[in-house]
Amino acid sequence: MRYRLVKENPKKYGSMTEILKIGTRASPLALAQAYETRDRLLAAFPDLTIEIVELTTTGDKILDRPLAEVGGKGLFTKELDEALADGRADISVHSMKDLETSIPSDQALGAVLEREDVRDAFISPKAARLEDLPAGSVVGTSSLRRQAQIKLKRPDLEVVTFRGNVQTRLRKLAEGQADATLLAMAGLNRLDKTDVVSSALEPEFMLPAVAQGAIAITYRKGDQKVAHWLGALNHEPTRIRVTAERAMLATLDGSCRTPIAGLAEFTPDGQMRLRALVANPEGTLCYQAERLGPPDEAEAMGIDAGRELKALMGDDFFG
Ligand SMILES: NCc1[nH]cc(CCC(=O)O)c1CC(=O)O
Repeated sequence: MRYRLVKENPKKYGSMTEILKIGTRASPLALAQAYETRDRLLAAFPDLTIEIVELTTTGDKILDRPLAEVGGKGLFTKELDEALADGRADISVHSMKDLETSIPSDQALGAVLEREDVRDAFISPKAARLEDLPAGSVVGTSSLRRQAQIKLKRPDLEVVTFRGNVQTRLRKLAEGQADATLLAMAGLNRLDKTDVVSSALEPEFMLPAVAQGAIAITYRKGDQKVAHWLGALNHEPTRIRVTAERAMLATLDGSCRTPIAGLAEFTPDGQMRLRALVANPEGTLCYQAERLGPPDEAEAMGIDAGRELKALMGDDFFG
C-alpha cells in the first residue's frame, strides 16, 4: 500500500522538506565553520532546509585559566554531544584539532572538509618574524605545543599564558599584554582576519597541531540519511592526512600537558609524508619522527610514528 501511494503521488513525496539541524559552538570561528558547512550542504542539496543551533560550552565560559588545567578538550564538545544525542541537532561541526582522538560511541565521523592553511601565524607589532623579536620579548600563547617550539627556537623569549578566542587574544596583544602571539592561519582565514598576520610560520619551523585547519562533522551513528548528505562533503585527501596524524596522537597517548605536533602531507608522487614531534613544555627536550609511505597505510604510519616517539620519550620524560 505504501509503495502504491508514493507511485501515485511522486511529486508530493519528492517535495517533502527535509530539515537538518547543525549543532555548533557560538564562538565566531565555530559559527564561521558552521556557515561553511551549511553552504556546502546547500550547494550539494539545494532543497535541504538547514537550521543552525548555537550552543555554549564549558570551554567557552572558562576564560581565565589554561584549558590544560581545567580538563582539556572534552570541554568544547560535551554540550554538542548532548544536543546530538537528544535530537536538538543532527550534526556537530568541530575544529578537528579540538576533537579527542576517540569520538563518542553513539557518533560517527561523517565528513572531513577540505583543509585550510595548516600553518601557525606569527602576529606582532614589534617584528615581522619570530626570529626578529628582540631578546626578552614576551609571547602570549596558552598552547603548550607553541610554547615548547618557541622555547626550542628562542630560549631567550618569555612565554605568558594567553587564553580566549581569536578576537580576545588579538585584543590582549593590542593592549600590550605581550609583544607577539601565535594563532592558526586557518582560523584567521575563516574569520577574514589575515590583515593582522606578520608572517606565516612554515611547518619546518613550527609543526602544527594534529588536524589543524580541518573541520570534522559528526552525526548520530545509524542516521543513514545524514550519512548520505555528509558523504558528499567529505574531502578524502584531508581525511587520510588527519587519519595518520590522529593515529600518531592516539598511540602517543599524551596528556593535554604534553606538547605534541603532527603533520601529514601528500608528496608530488602521491606518497604520504608524516612528521611528528613531542617535546616538554620548557622546550629543553624534543623528539621527532618521520614516516614516508602509501596513503592507504596512513593509520599504520601514524601508529608506528607514535610508538617510536613514545619509546624515545621513556617513562620519566615528564617526571
Ligand atoms: N584551540 C582553539 C582553536 N581551535 C581551532 C583553531 C583554529 C582553526 C584550526 O586550526 O582549525 C583555534 C584557534 C587557534 O589555534 O588559533
